[in-house]
Amino acid sequence: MLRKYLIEAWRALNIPSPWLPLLLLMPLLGFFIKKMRFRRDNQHLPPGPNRLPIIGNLHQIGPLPHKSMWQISKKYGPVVQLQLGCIPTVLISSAEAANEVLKVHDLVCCSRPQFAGCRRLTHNFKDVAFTPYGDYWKKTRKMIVLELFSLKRVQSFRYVREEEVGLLINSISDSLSSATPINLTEKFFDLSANITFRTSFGFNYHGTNFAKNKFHEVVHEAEVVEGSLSADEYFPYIGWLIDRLTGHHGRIERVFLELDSFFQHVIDDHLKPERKKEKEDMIDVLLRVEQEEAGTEPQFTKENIKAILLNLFVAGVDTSAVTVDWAMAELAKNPRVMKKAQDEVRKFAGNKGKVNEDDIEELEYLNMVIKETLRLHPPAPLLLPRETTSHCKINGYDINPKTLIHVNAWAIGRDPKYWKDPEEFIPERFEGSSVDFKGHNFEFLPFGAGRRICPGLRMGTMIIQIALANLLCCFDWNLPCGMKVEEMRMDEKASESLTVTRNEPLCLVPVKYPQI
Ligand code: HEM
Repeated sequence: MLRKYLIEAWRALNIPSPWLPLLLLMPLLGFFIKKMRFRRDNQHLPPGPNRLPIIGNLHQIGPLPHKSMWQISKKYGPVVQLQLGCIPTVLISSAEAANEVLKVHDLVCCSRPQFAGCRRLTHNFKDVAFTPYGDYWKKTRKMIVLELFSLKRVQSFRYVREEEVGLLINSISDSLSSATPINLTEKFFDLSANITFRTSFGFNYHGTNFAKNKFHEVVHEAEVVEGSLSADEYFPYIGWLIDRLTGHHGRIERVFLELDSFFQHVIDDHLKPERKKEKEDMIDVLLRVEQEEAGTEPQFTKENIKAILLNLFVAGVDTSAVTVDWAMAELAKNPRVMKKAQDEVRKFAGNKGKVNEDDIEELEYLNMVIKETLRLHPPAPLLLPRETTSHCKINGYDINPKTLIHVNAWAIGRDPKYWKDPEEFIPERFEGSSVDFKGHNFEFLPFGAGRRICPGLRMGTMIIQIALANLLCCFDWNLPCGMKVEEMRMDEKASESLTVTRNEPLCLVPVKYPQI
């Protein structure tokens, strides 16, 4: 009867048939929208600034997002809700709130947002760093922790680190006679890139088809693509057009093609039967995993290998280089600390004239200098973005599923609640303190914490320790002629990249330490 009535009514309305189901669904849709609004209105969401239509709070984020976010947090508190275009975003800027996100609710907060740039560069999330939480991430993360980042593997590359630091020291010694400032920023990038190249591919990057500056440029571009969102993410219906007009889409494609063809080339070389395998490098390990995993689901293929290699380069090269750069800049600005660190290192080096990895753990003051550098200048100030998989409560506020979370490690490291004179560079603050960066102290998070904590922590710190120790052991360091310590600038460079570097390259004049 009802059916007949509906058909009659339908004929009377004379509406083309495809609309019928929609019309019937309207009341249902209205009911769900009402229910969602009711839920949202009854939620205790974090406070935050007013939003503009369409762009939300995007206009309040400046060229150094961690600093803009810090200003916003100072006004609204340690848990703040923003709307970036159409993306609900929560800022975390206290150790207590970070503890809730990275420990108490780590399981809910440990996914990653699926942004277009990352999707393309990682062959549709076949990597570890940008892949959303799930079975694939769990399996691959376990594999890389056991195979690529184990203590044994990291130690097996000791000779690479020591040789490359030796080459750096020699190249600085070669330029001593001119007594002119040398660009240390460039040298630190070279060092870190060479170590990553040799551990990943078995060869140094000089002499590859990547010219020196070109490689730097491609790594930087990859970081930018992975660190910045496309307009399509902020504004889903028109964003794709903006991305094409601004060239963002083309930029992603260019970086993808350059890195992909390079990685493919190196993999092909590793597969040549005539290749002599002296020591197992990262590609050898990943190719072995590919063979062992053959026939299992999901398949581990060359695309996974390339995506993981990309992680090693994007997450590993700049982070270590930038830390050595900031450390040397802080030491040049604080001659008292420089002298104390040099005295310690030289005492240990004795007649050897250099520091090797056996000495490193004994160098207490040097390790405090590194901690203090990472407190003031965490290379990834907002860690890597996280996304919630379901609802949770942080500091009593409701956080909805699919919310982007930024943990502001930079702001937490400068919070006067945990750090006395937070803006000062005082390594002694770590003396006799158990505070470390291994993910247990939420006031100090340069490597993140929880399930997603940086797996390259050991590898990264070893590069920083051995480089810094030898730079301090072999040379005294002067500011360029005429420059006073007070004039040294420590500004950060505005960039869309995930890592924050100094605004100007670090140029210092080396003087050979006479007794060595
Ligand atoms: C000073 C050196 C380094 C710093 C400060 C650093 C910092 C970080 C941070 C903050 C994260 C995000 C953690 C989170 O979401 O909670 C991360 C993730 C990661 N890092 Fe590092 N990193 C460094 C060196 C390295 C190195 C040398 C490698 C590899 C060669 C590496 C590989 C990775 C990978 C693969 C991830 C993603 C982990 C995941 O999502 O499961 N990092 N790193």
